[in-house]
Amino acid sequence: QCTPVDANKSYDYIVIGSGAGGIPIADKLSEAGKSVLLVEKGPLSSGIWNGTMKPSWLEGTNLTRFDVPGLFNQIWADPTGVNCPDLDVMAGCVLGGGTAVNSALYWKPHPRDFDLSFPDGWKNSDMQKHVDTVFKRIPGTTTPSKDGKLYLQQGFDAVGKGLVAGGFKEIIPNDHPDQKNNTFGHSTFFIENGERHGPLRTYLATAMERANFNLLVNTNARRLVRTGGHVTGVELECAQGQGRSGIVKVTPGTGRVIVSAGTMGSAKLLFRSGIGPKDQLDVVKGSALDGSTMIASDQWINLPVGQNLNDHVGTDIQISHPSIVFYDFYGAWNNPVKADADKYLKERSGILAQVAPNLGPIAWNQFQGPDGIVRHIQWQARIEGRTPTSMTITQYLGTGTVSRGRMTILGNLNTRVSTVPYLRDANDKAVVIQGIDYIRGILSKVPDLTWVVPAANQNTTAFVNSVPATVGSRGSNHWVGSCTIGTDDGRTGGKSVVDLDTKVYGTDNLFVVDASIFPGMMTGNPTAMIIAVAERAAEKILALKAPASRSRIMRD
Ligand SMILES: Cc1cc2nc3c(=O)[nH]c(=O)nc-3n(C[C@H](O)[C@H](O)[C@H](O)COP(=O)(O)OP(=O)(O)OC[C@H]3O[C@@H](n4cnc5c(N)ncnc54)[C@H](O)[C@@H]3O)c2cc1C
Repeated sequence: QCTPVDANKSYDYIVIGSGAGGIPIADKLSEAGKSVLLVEKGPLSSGIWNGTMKPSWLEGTNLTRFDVPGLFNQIWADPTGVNCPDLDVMAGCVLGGGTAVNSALYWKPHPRDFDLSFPDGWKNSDMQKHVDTVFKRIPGTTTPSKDGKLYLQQGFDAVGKGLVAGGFKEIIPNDHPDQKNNTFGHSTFFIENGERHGPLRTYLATAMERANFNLLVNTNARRLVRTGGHVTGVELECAQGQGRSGIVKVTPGTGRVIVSAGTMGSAKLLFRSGIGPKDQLDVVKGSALDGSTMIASDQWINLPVGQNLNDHVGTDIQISHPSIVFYDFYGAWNNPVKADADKYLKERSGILAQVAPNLGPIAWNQFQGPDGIVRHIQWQARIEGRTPTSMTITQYLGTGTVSRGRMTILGNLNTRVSTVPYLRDANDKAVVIQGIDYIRGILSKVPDLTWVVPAANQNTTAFVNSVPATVGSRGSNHWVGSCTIGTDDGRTGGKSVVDLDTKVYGTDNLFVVDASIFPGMMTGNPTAMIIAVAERAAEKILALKAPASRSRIMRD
């Protein structure tokens, strides 16, 4: 059912998007006593918030596909109603955003993840207290099954032994976030009691208890309503035939809007609101959907939204080892092994409490490129491949990458990655080759291991060159950067879209808080780091004085 918003109500803060950035910041702002409206375009997800999407064997329980770790891979089998159909990359458009659909891998950031690319005020020393807060609320675990056991670890053991023989040290990764050099460990997940945990179970739970916190789902933010650099409200429209429509206002004078719609979604919303490079705003102006209602061109704010785009550069290798045991997590959707389903339903234990497709080990190293920049590499293994004894290991090139891409908007208002960020720089490529060469050398010594990809006799450079630089072949779903934070104001030739308070340049009450503000790549999967950034942003935003108009109102 689609109903109009209450035109008489206004909010101190309207937060758009309920992902890794949006839920935590909405919680923090409501904790500070502000009235908050969190707007999410997708439907309910987790069972604890009355989500309903589930296979038949979960009927009669309060669990959904989003809660059961063994079903997380289902997004690749059938993303209908879960992914964002307006994007050309995979992302979750449900309550919780990526934190509802992702693999729940969860890492404390390496100090360099902040120190190398984030601006002053956002360095590791500034962020540490926020990281600590995040890990107090969401500790994470290396043993997701409630009984504390790890299941089907043959792949971990075979590769782990090889890594140790090759000089790697086994660690508990989040006990040593700064040790990302020749180390490996078990995957760490935001799972608790065998179910997906994370922001949906923590930040959203505390926010929901407050009378000053309000949540709308199935409601799309179409555009920001603004006069010059001041946003007065947000135009909403129903999604999936449900939700709310109409203009919802921020508190006159003092209200603020936080855009947390993800790296693609936040950029898209800014484009539709007349904020971005002229070529993109011209596309929106020329569109059938927005052309007649778009803000006048003399109000456009020219910022490099959509540029500085980045993602981990993925390179998949595949090995086979006779000890490896494949588990059919895909089959568990319709036809789970009865004993495994029972164990999960009764005890939240067993293989289905482990994230599909049995992720781990995760290993790290650092390599210096020919340009002198040290780059971080993460190898992430999973039991899946061409044969039942195969393991795929994705090599992520992270902190230190210099290649960047761009996302843009199309006439139908879908977005696309128009310049892929992968390996545009020769130094990035040199390190990818170095990393693959290194791990091949180590794993080749594992007894009985055979190479599936690349073939044992294929030269590493030729192999790396053979993997296309496309989202399909190299994408990692870790998009960052379209609304970069920094002091170099993008209106005057810099690359930054938001200032050090996460405020959009040229505006006085509009902020962006999500992965899109990351200036560069991080070492590991980004969720924990995004939540820490949201914690920091909440502190910064709450400390900001109200815009000048508010001071005038108060004096008059
Ligand atoms: C399949 C997959 C697996 C992943 N695995 C991992 C992992 O294991 N570990 C990890 O750390 N990271 C993982 N990631 C990445 C991680 O989930 C994302 O980096 C993170 O969720 C991004 O946070 P965000 O707040 O920027 O955006 P998101 O979490 O994407 O949230 C954006 C939200 O905004 C909503 N939205 C967008 N536009 C609008 C609008 N106009 N109006 C209203 N709402 C809107 C969306 O529906 C969405 O809910 C994975 C991602 C995917 C897709």
